Amino acid sequence: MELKEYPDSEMMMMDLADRLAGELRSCLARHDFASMAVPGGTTPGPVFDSLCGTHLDWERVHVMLTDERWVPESSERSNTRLVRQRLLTDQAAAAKYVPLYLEGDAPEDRLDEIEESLKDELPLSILLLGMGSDMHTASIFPGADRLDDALHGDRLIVPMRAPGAPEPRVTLSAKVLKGAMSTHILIKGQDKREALEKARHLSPDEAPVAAVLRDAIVHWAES
Ligand SMILES: O=C(O)[C@H](O)[C@@H](O)[C@H](O)[C@H](O)COP(=O)(O)O
Repeated sequence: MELKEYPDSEMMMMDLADRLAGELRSCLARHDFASMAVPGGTTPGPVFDSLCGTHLDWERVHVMLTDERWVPESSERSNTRLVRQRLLTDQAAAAKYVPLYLEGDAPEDRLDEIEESLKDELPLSILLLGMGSDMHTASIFPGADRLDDALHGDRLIVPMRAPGAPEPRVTLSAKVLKGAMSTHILIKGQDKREALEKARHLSPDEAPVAAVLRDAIVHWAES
């Protein structure tokens, strides 16, 4: 793991957006397309705001989420809504979006279709993850009902229900996350820094983020 500390979150967001743009460019120079998975939640918005205005061949960029809450796009809780509003806009409006949510009562109803659509996107060229102070990443939560499948199973995508998550979720599995060509984790605040230090000494079963730490660059700013 590499830890990159920034003087403030504004610099972190700009620097990370530049870095992701550089990685996308170099990937597109070598491959037909680049696949990039990004988190939802409250932290990554400013990275999206900066990245979406970057000039690159967005038509060959495939964007997906690392995890999604099982709610329609009209919900404030939808990560798709966040990505559409803040990343898939401006220059990046030309990117292809690969959804993890399809209309349906429960993730299980549409899981096979979602998994099928992911197959051609792997391995991920670029993975950007968030982390909670409970050490979850994507929607792989400690104590979740299908934690074992998500960490150790063969599926690409796993439905999740967890005490810390108000609605059912779907998450890319650890197998997919660990296969990414480049992994960045974006965290802010002292509580998450402490959670990160703790996770470094725990197993993924106790601290799911530990599953992806080895090859990751962690970007941190206190505020
Ligand atoms: O849907 C989600 O909530 C995310 O994809 C999730 O994995 C997120 O990255 C962490 O929970 C951190 O969330 P914050 O950035 O809001 O702290």
